[in-house]
Formats: sequence, structure tokens, C-alpha cells
Amino acid sequence: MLEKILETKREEIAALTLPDQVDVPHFSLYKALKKPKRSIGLIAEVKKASPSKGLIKEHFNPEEIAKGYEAGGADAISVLTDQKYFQGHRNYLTTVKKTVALPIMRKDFIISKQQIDETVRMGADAMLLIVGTVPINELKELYDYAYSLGLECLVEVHAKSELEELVSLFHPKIIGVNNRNLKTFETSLSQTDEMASLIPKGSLFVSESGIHHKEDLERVGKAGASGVLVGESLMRAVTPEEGISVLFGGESIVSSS
Ligand SMILES: O=C(O)c1ccccc1NCC(=O)[C@H](O)[C@H](O)COP(=O)(O)O
Repeated sequence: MLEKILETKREEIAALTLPDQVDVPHFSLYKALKKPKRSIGLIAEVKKASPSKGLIKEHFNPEEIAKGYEAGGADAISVLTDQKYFQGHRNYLTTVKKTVALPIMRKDFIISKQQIDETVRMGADAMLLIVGTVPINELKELYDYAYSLGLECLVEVHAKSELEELVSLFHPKIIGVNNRNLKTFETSLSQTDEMASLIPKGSLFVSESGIHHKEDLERVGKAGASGVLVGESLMRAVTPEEGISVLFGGESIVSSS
């Protein structure tokens, strides 16, 4: 699946035109996760559809979803911008960014500097980089390029070998362990359990995918995650606020002052 998505990305990059730069205030994903509003940081995802689940949210309004996530006390928002496989759009990110005062992360398959320039112009605060999508030295170059433009990166791994390769080269400020197997699409929180001890002490650790219940949250928190990235379960909730409240078992928000 990943190879198919990357093939599409290479075609898209060849035809990429940059949007106008949006003028927006910026917020740090790292700081938001370092000092979360609850016991574990929440990156709530705006996700209309996915390769594994098809259409997730029929009546999809990114602005309303983002407002609900902010009202529900999310620490940050991830917006899927891939069109072909996730029914996302880069305009959704800009809309969300203009709607809420939270760090906004672009969730896409970023393999080139042109896409990073695009991400900056869209107004994002952070973006995803996935180990294995480009050779590791190139990933480090993309990481450095993003930070030089003021964009933070969540660097994602899907396997222990990828994490070992990553940390032998550099220690990203934020590392995500994705619990989804991209071949079978199955999610297993054992991924988080098994890789937790390999995350460098100075990096923030985010557990991604397959987190549906309070028990899942507790399990990855116990394993050492500072944050979680949650899409589907929040998108299927009656409202985003209720989804967050149920996921956190009603845990109240700590005031940031
Ligand atoms: O979600 C998919 O089906 C998928 C398939 C192939 C590559 C990536 C995919 N998802 C991206 C993500 O990592 C998730 O959107 C994110 O972690 C949230 O996951 P979930 O809470 O399980 O929706």
C-alpha cells in the first residue's frame, strides 16, 4: 500500500503548484505535547476516509470538527491532506488553521522539499515524516529543512528496525510509533509496548492509530507515550467533544495558566 501511495505522491509532486502563503499565528506541537491539558497529550485527527476503512465521515465539515476538537480540549489537530486515498485536501488544513488556536499538523506522505514549501504556505505548524518513505539520510535533510522554515516534524516509524535506523542517525524531537501495519492494516498496541524502551529519553513519544478506548489510552500512557494521535474513533463519535470526553473517561482539563 505504502509503495502505491508513494507512486501517486511522486506524480503529484511533478505537477505541484504552490498555494499563496497564508498569514497565521503559529503554535508549537512540541510545547503542546510537553505540557498537555490532560494526563496524556491528544493530537485529534480530521480524517474523512482511509484506505483501511473507506468512508469514515459522510457529512464532513473540517471547520466544525476542528471547533469541536478545540472545545473538547485537544492539544493539537492533525489534518489529512492526501486527496486520493484519504479524501483530504490541502485547503482543509488552511481552513482548520484559520479556525482554531491550536498547533496544526499536516498528515500526508512528505518526500520532497517542494511539499515542505507547500506545507509552510498552507499555514501548518508541523508535518509528518515517515521513516522508510525515503532513504534515512534524505529524511534527515527533509527534517532539517522543515525546522529551518519553522515547521516541526513528527517522525513516524512502523517497525523496530526503522526506529533503530532512525535513532542511530539522529534523535528527532517528536517520534511517533504507528500501531498500524501498512500491509495488513491491522492495528496492535503491542507496537507501542515493544518500541517504547527504544525511544531516546530526550524525544517526545507519540502512539498513533488504533486507539479507541480509555483502556487503550491508559495502556500506551503506561508504556511511556506522552501523546496519542487519534482519528477514526473521534470521527465516529456523535460529536468531537463527546468523543474526546469518552476517550478520556471524563478526565477534566488542567488549566494552562
Ligand atoms: O488509516 C489508514 O487506513 C492508513 C492506511 C495507510 C497508511 C496510513 C493510514 N493511516 C494514517 C494514520 O496513521 C492514521 O490516520 C492516524 O494515526 C490515526 O489513526 P486511527 O486513530 O486509527 O484512525
